[in-house]
Amino acid sequence: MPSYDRTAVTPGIVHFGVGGFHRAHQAMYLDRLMNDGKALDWGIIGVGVLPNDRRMAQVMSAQDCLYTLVVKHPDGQLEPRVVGSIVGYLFAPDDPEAVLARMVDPATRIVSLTITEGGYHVNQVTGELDASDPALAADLRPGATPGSAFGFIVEALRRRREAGVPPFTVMSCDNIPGNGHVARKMIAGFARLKDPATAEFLENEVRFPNCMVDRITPVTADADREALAERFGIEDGWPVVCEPFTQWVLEDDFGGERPPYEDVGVQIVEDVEPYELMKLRLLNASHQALCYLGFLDGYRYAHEVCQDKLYVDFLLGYMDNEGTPTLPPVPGVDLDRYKHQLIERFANPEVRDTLARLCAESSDRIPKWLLPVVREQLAAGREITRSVLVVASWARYAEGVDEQGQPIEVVDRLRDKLVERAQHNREDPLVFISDPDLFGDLASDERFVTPYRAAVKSLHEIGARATVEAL
Ligand SMILES: NC(=O)c1ccc[n+]([C@@H]2O[C@H](COP(=O)([O-])OP(=O)(O)OC[C@H]3O[C@@H](n4cnc5c(N)ncnc54)[C@H](O)[C@@H]3O)[C@@H](O)[C@H]2O)c1
Ligand SMILES: O=P(O)(O)OC[C@@H](O)[C@@H](O)[C@H](O)[C@H](O)CO
Repeated sequence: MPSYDRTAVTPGIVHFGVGGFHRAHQAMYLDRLMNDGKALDWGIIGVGVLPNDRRMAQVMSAQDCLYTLVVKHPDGQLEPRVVGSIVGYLFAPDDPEAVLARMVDPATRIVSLTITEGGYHVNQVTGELDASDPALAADLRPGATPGSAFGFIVEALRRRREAGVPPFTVMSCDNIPGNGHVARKMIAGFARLKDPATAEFLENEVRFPNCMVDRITPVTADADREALAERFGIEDGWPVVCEPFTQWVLEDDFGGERPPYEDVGVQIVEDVEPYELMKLRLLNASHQALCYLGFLDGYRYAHEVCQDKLYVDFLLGYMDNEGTPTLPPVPGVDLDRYKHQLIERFANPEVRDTLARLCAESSDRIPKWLLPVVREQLAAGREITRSVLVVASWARYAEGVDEQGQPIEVVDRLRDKLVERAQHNREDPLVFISDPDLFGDLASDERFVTPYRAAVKSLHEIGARATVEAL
């Protein structure tokens, strides 16, 4: 239980996207600080803007925003801890003014985000804001009440500017290369369309630190709730489960004060980029390398794939020969140790991270984590064999039927388009990669196209396992 008096904790952070990860990571670091008697003026107010967030609002309100974080060790030991750093939760559609009032309050010095890669509305080709999303379009109408995270941020900044209140810092904690830069560019793009004076204020005054965040946090399963009740007598409507490993590398670029995160293990650095590239191109890209092939081969959990030597060798081959050559030196990190530790983390049988979670929203993940590796390898005349097979395995997975003939539920904001294209994979294997919005000009680069055709054909003819074996 929290050792601090929660009635003495005052809000300092507004967080959009209170899902599993925020509760396993940023809220946990603050809880550690609070248990040491620090940062008591940095309580978190969670905000949900999507209809699905209503359930989180109900659970949080029923349990005073307390929840259990259960660390799952590979030997089966469960380490539960009740986290108290979230002190309020607002479901924005019910009361948008309450959200704005909290964001305008000078005590709010940080607005943080885990709104998924898709939440930033980046056009993958131009790298500019894609304002066509219905939630953004609604917020752009004159006089509209905000409904999106961007809408709330820009309106709150407008009100702070008019009231002479200094702006808050916007801290993105999503898995995006240059997450601070991307948040700044996209929110500024939105502000320019909505309110140019606030856009100028934002560009001149608001800080957007970059950070690398890491802790595998699977979707909570009913079995997790039951185990918590049976083994520990804790009834929790929505506990969070995660692996023991945790890392946060944060750029020290805050407009005002910040919590003393370094006191609880956060690495505060000047340049996050090397750490972030290492994590996204080794960990997240490897998740992509294992999930589609593993699923097609009949596995359903990440640990199952990573206990199979064939796939471990494939992943290490990708990391050593394709991911790693694109990385700059990473200060203080032994990359060989990091890669083997990744395999151990993926293989933790207790975490039970589903391949379905890793296979979702591929169109927001492959272009951001894997295709930059392909492009850099091609530019340097180096190997791309395994990366090509990963893209082909996504194309095969998107056909919506597995190797046993069972339907696959493809979860992706571009689902219809992807499935429609993938269904032509046999007669026209290039159709899937001919979407320049996702793949740029790769479909016209013979160095990519030749091995890609062969990989798609092999997946159809001999299946995922034999294709990896042949490789
Ligand atoms: N789960 C992990 O292992 C992990 C680890 C590191 C980083 N992350 C980052 O955290 C993000 C969230 O992961 P999670 O496991 O908490 O997922 P989750 O599904 O548990 O929660 C996602 C939250 O984001 C909100 N959201 C989604 N789209 C949004 C949008 N367009 N606008 C506003 N809010 C939106 C949802 O409403 C929800 O509250 C990931 O996309 C990733 O960038 C996750
Ligand atoms: O959550 P996403 O969408 O960014 O990606 C899926 C996983 O690769 C990711 O959640 C990892 O588990 C996480 O990045 C580990 O820190």
